[in-house]
Amino acid sequence: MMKKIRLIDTTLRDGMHAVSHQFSTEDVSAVVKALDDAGVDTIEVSHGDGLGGSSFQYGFSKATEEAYLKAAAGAMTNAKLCVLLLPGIGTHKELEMAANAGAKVVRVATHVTEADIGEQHIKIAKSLGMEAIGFLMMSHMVDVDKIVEQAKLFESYGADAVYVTDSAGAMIPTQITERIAAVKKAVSIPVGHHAHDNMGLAIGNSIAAIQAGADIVDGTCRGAGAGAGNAMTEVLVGVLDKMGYATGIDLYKIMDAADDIVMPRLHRPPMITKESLSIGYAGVYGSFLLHALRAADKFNVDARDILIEMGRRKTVGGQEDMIIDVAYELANRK
Ligand SMILES: C[C@H](O)CC(=O)C(=O)O
Ligand SMILES: [Mn+2]
Repeated sequence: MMKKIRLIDTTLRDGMHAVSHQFSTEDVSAVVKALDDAGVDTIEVSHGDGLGGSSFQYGFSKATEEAYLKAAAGAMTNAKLCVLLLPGIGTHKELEMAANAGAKVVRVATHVTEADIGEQHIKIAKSLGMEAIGFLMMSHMVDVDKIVEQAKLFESYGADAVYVTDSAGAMIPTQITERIAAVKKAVSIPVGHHAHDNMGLAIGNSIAAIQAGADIVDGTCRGAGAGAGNAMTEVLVGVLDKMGYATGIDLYKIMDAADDIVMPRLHRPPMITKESLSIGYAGVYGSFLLHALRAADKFNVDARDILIEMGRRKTVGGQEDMIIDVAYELANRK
């Protein structure tokens, strides 16, 4: 019997970072239709920073969250519609709107040490009849015991699954293996992994996660996502099939979705560049990339120096405004 791996495609959420949150509702319909037709189990659609993310701090979306979700729900027949929510950025109100618009799954994302701020939203999601997944971001910043403690908190709140998320694409396969194996041993709910490709390890790390017991992995078509992007959904489908795992996804159809539907919509396809590699190397949040590039340009400094300094200061998601401070300081030091 082949083990079934659930694949959550987040082209229309993490991939929003790669297009500065500018996918249109027509883009959403076309991509969802192609993913659904290929057999993708769960499709995530939201602003890159989750429900309520459309703002000065994170960048404005092209359409409202409700319009995106309605477009997605209208284009799918079998897949489950998923949203991301960072407590505080997204609130009870946005979660209810998402459920009414057809979302069946929510991933409640917190910094890896702060699962406790997700309790309320996990419980609200359950009361709305949704599947609720805890999503521990920036997992490279803490040791294995801390991740286990935080994963158990999510389980105790009623989460249906919990993720070890490598937001910075900073981890190497052995770090993934030890984290996933430890979490898997400590909880009785499914465990997921979300990888970023800043160091070229997104597929390798996803495989390491699965071999350590992960039940769910994330992908995006053509790797569309923050920083150097995510593990490519179409590559995961091919590799997992070769390894004897079932995903339920048709390889040719997902290749077509990636190359023919998603690729033409990516004006700046994610790739490993000196800056995105610096994100992985410094261990900073993937979505800092575009902010750092803009600040580097404005203050005439090297974006790598900004990112390395952001890493030295141990910054986390939500501290995008510090990029300007750092760029200003670096410019004055010159
Ligand atoms: C809000 C972030 O973009 C969530 C995510 O995909 C990550 O931490 O990685
Ligand atoms: Mn991500």
